[in-house]
Amino acid sequence: MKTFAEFGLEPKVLQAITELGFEESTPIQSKAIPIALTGSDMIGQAQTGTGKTAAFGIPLVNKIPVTEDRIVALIMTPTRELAIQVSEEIGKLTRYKGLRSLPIYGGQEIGRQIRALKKRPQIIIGTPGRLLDHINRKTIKLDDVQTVILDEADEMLDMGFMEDITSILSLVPENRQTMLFSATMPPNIRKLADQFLKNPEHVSVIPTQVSAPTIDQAYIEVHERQKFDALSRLLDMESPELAIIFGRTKRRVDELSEALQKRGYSADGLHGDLSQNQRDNVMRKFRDGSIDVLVATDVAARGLDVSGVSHVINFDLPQDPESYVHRIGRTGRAGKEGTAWSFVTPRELDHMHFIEKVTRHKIAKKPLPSIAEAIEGKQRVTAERILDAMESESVNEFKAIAIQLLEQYDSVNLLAAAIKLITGEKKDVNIDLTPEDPIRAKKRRPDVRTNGRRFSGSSFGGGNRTGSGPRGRGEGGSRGGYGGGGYNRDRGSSGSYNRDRDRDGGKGRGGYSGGGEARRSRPSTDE
Ligand SMILES: Nc1ncnc2c1ncn2[C@@H]1O[C@H](COP(=O)(O)OP(=O)(O)OP(=O)(O)O)[C@@H](O)[C@H]1O
Ligand SMILES: [Mg+2]
Repeated sequence: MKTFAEFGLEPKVLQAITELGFEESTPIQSKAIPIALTGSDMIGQAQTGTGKTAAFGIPLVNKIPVTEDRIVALIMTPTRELAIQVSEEIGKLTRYKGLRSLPIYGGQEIGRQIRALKKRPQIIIGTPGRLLDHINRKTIKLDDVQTVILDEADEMLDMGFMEDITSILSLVPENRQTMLFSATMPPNIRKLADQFLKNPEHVSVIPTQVSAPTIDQAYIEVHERQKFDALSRLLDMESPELAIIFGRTKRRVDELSEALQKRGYSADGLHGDLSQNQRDNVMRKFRDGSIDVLVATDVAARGLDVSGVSHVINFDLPQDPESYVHRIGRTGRAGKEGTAWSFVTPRELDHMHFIEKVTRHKIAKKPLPSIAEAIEGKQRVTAERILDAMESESVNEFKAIAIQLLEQYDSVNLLAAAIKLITGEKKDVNIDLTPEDPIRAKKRRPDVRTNGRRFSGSSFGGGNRTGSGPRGRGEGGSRGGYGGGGYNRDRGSSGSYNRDRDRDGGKGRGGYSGGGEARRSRPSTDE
């Protein structure tokens, strides 16, 4: 891989990269940075956790003159948390250069954003709805924007942001540079690319396997009613450093996080019905480790980068294979190891196999952890804590009593009693979760709009690594054997899905909430 010095970046940008601890570029960075530096439009695709943010962030901060005092760059993200995170990463990259970047997202007091805009940031990172709000108020002007980046572009489309993105981009000068990035590129992204990008370079680093290879994936077959016990045994057995548990609906997330708290786990929930303050608090606690289990809807599936996430657990299977890839991609990032477990009810087995096929990865079936394994796991953690304390903390002041006890009692009995006390008993509270319906892989008719290729597998790169020109990749991709069987991601139909967009503009979008059961939640994202 290339070192960052080889890209001919400004010394101040290089210095910031060094400070971030990046020694060499990741594959997507070494391909994308030189192209982005030429000013060309780009579609960038690479696995989760492989540094796409810096792949667009580095060339962006390199190109903006520090004397600039207008908004010259716009980054759009599907969720508020992601806007904040990307803004922070851009902030780090521009630490020495001193550019100003500002996140703009729904749920935060608009007056505060207006005051921050007066400081003349050059880079705005925002969610589409709130951006439009500012544009309409004329507190954000896009006349001078030269670079636009759509992070997780496919998700923004999927959430129904096409119209908003179109309105926003119509206000940006034509001679701009536009770049799209995501780990997945469903066929319909081409429509967006054709409309908004000019002769884009396709930069794609997708090996045969879609999900990051550093993630150990497994599933457990459980009945809906067994899920909570399975979860607590799994948490006890594995003792994750940090875990994200995905639930299908907001109600599920609320019930599950409360149940985990009652059982004595340090958990909290994240979904789109919480106030922005609550959302910020939960994310802060998770990032600083004051909670170690985050229970979330798909609002947390995309882009979030929290170091130390060792486990992702799909308490409920996601509706589509892309969501599976993004969810499990919250672990195993930047080359680290991670573990992803999924609970699958008997009626969802077909759906699990569908996910395996589309993601081209065999997922191992594992047995439900036994009570004995759970207990053993907890005891192991206690033993590790004791050994850690012995090595890293001063225990001198406890030695006198230890010697005294050892003179009087059997050492094994003593230590066993201490381990028992430290391990603690699981609080025996009754947990009753409202059952969720199983997800089923529906039979569907070929989709007219996409020639029946909605899940052709090209969403994940189709095995083609690099292409050039707008049609260089995945064209005419085979359906990979998913024929007519399969899958319906169409939320408007069949009442199965309410994307639960938490738009504070209050503008309902036809087809996104219609017919859905109110409790079915989707990304619950932004705006
Ligand atoms: N060259 C590098 N060397 C080491 N670490 C890096 C490098 N580039 C990025 N990282 C780190 O890797 C992690 C993942 O990066 P990032 O969030 O950009 O991934 P991503 O490809 O956007 O993933 P996702 O598809 O989930 O959004 C971050 O913590 C980032 O700081
Ligand atoms: Mg990302």
